[in-house]
Amino acid sequence: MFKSCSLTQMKDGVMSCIGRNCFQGELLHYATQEEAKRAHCRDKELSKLLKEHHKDDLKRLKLLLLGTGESGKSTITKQMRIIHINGFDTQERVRKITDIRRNIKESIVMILLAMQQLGISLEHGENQQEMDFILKKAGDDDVHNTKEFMEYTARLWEDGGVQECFSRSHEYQLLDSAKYFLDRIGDIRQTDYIPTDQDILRCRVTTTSIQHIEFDVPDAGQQVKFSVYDVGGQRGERKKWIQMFDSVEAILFLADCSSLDQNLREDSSKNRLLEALEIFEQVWKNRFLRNVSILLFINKIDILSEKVCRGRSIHELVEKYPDIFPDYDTFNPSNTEKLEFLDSFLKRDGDSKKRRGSRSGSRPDVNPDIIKTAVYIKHLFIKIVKGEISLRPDIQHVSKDWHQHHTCEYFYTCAVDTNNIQHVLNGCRNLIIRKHLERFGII
Ligand SMILES: Nc1nc2c(ncn2[C@@H]2O[C@H](COP(=O)(O)OP(=O)(O)OP(=O)(O)O)[C@@H](O)[C@H]2O)c(=O)[nH]1
Ligand SMILES: [Mg+2]
Repeated sequence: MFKSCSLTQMKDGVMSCIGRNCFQGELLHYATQEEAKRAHCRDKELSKLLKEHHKDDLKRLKLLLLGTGESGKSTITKQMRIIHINGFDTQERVRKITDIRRNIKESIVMILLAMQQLGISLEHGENQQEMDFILKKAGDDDVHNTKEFMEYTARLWEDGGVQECFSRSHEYQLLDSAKYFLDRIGDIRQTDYIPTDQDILRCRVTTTSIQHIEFDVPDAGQQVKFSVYDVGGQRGERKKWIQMFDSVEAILFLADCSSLDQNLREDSSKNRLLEALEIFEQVWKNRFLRNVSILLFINKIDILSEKVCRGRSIHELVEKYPDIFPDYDTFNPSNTEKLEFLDSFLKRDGDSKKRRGSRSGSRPDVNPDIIKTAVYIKHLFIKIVKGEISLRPDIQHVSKDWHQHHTCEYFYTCAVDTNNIQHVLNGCRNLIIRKHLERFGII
């Protein structure tokens, strides 16, 4: 167990006695200077001892991943395994094949069902037989391992009607990795297929139990041990979150910013982005987490970018909820905000010229609407942090002082991009350690 409580008590009870002010105060009670000096030396030793304890504590930093369903929590855990542990061995990769093929089955079945609901026809009538086969066999447990299933799916995925239905996927529930896996079906159907890291990162399995990983990171000459807990984010899973709040050092809150035009799987009347904002507010104002800092990952920037390029936008939400989004039309990100966004995704290949070249804040290859949308979504979360908006009037109002012992830092992320996550996690690690040291009075 992480000993924050005992250390805090030690700090309150002992540190206060060895602090300089206290020492000066106590001087008054010592008979001689000599006696006071001896007491001072004893205190210094005690202080050293406490620092050793702090170092011990540093070796066990508990991080908790929170966020709504499909926001990317488990994907971040997988990245931590790739970056800080030895990734996935061949046996684990082979075990993932079934999940990946299941993802393919779920994707094609959902698209074909949606075609029926949305009244979209196949481009090539001769593909009807394949479509009927897949819909008929959708309930079979093992169909995704059969040759026919893979062959028919590959053929259907080429069909213009299927593609048209895919482009309207915000109107129904579809896995984020549908296109990725359907595009790769040629490799995945091979008998000697072994999933790559990217395949594993893209594979979707809903989390229904608390997952835990541990890893060490060298920092300033010592090994810092992180314990990371990944929980399920769908509504039914969130009641388990509270069990994990004890002794948490920091929360990594995942917000899927691309979900602006999607509704929840578990409640088709609720917009996913609004749900994420509400859950974030609950976490930020949770009395058990009052001293716990939040690292906010504004995630799935790559999917947001694709969506904006396909003409999707936050407008529907803005029009539907003018109280929450009153200023979107007139909103303009500052140059600093634009650069901050662009810097998150620059290639980290040491090309400093490229970095300097991007300082104009207007790289031609990034659609300004992408930046505007991402920065605006960031603003919404930060407004919650600052108490400027509240989406949960049922949560008791708290004053700004209430939050003085924790902070919220944000990052733009793409959880399937190992370079981006490695960079973000480095930043997080430094922040977490710094906050930990501050909390225990070491810096
Ligand atoms: N393209 C892309 N896909 C992402 C990103 N983050 C997560 N995904 C995909 O989104 C899907 C859901 O991610 P998970 O990590 O399983 O989400 P989760 O938050 O753990 O979901 P629950 O377990 O239900 O709480 C997976 O298929 C991921 O590969 C991202 O930044 N970009
Ligand atoms: Mg998960």
